[in-house]
Amino acid sequence: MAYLSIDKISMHFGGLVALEDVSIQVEPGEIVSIIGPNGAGKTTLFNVITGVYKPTSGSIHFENQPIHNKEPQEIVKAGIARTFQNIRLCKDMRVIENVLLGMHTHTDYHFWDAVFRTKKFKTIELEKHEEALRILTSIGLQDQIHNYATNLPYGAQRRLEISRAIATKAKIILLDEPAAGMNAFETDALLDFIMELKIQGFTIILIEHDMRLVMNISDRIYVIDHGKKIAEGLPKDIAKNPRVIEAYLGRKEENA
Ligand SMILES: Nc1ncnc2c1ncn2[C@@H]1O[C@H](COP(=O)(O)OP(=O)(O)OP(=O)(O)O)[C@@H](O)[C@H]1O
Repeated sequence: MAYLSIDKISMHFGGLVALEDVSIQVEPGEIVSIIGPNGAGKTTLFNVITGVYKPTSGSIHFENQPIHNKEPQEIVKAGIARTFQNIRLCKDMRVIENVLLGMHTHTDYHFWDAVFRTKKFKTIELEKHEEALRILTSIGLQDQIHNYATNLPYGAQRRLEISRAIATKAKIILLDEPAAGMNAFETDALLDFIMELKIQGFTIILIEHDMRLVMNISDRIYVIDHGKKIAEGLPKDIAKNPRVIEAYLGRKEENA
């Protein structure tokens, strides 16, 4: 079984079929992109993987364990974290505090340790700060730790959101349209940054509309249209797949 194995997932909202029998396999260290026209079902798939929605049918296994029946917090603990289409940071909190929030799921002291500020509490808090600093340094935000998240430029806010995902001890990071709202320069920096995450050993699943980014960065691509998987393969093959081209062009005409 694959590292992350998504098997015949369907997701129905009443009569609306958002996903139908979608199967996706991801291996450790891969960058796998999920593309498709607006409303294809991509974000719904992320919501199913992360436990926000329970699938109508199908199964998801991560490291051979079923996760489709687990709560979002349990899935984060298992090692899958995500970012959102619209950046979700605590903007009035400092950069380092946002990263510390991500560590919450793994905090190992009890309520009374915190109340009495026991030695255990102080040791763990110190370790958390050191780890947050290490993550922020690896992500190039070490000079911003005391700045408020809201003051960071857009690209840096995206990186901070990813830092928070890393802080959960994630092994797989799901990125939902990270290049949205970025100019070409910022998108290039993002591409380098995602490649760096891969080198550090993270597995990445990417939803993205920026085809230049997708084609340059992906090991493999899955294409979803109207809730169904219509293609999968290497970027060079996806780029010339007639079904994929039709799905995009057809939708463009619908929107015109
Ligand atoms: N909670 C929900 N209740 C009802 N319908 C939903 C819900 N979430 C998603 N949908 C519907 O499921 C379909 C797929 O939506 P989804 O957001 O997954 O598409 P997408 O591929 O991520 O689109 P985009 O690229 O525009 O973000 C849409 O028709 C959407 O309206």
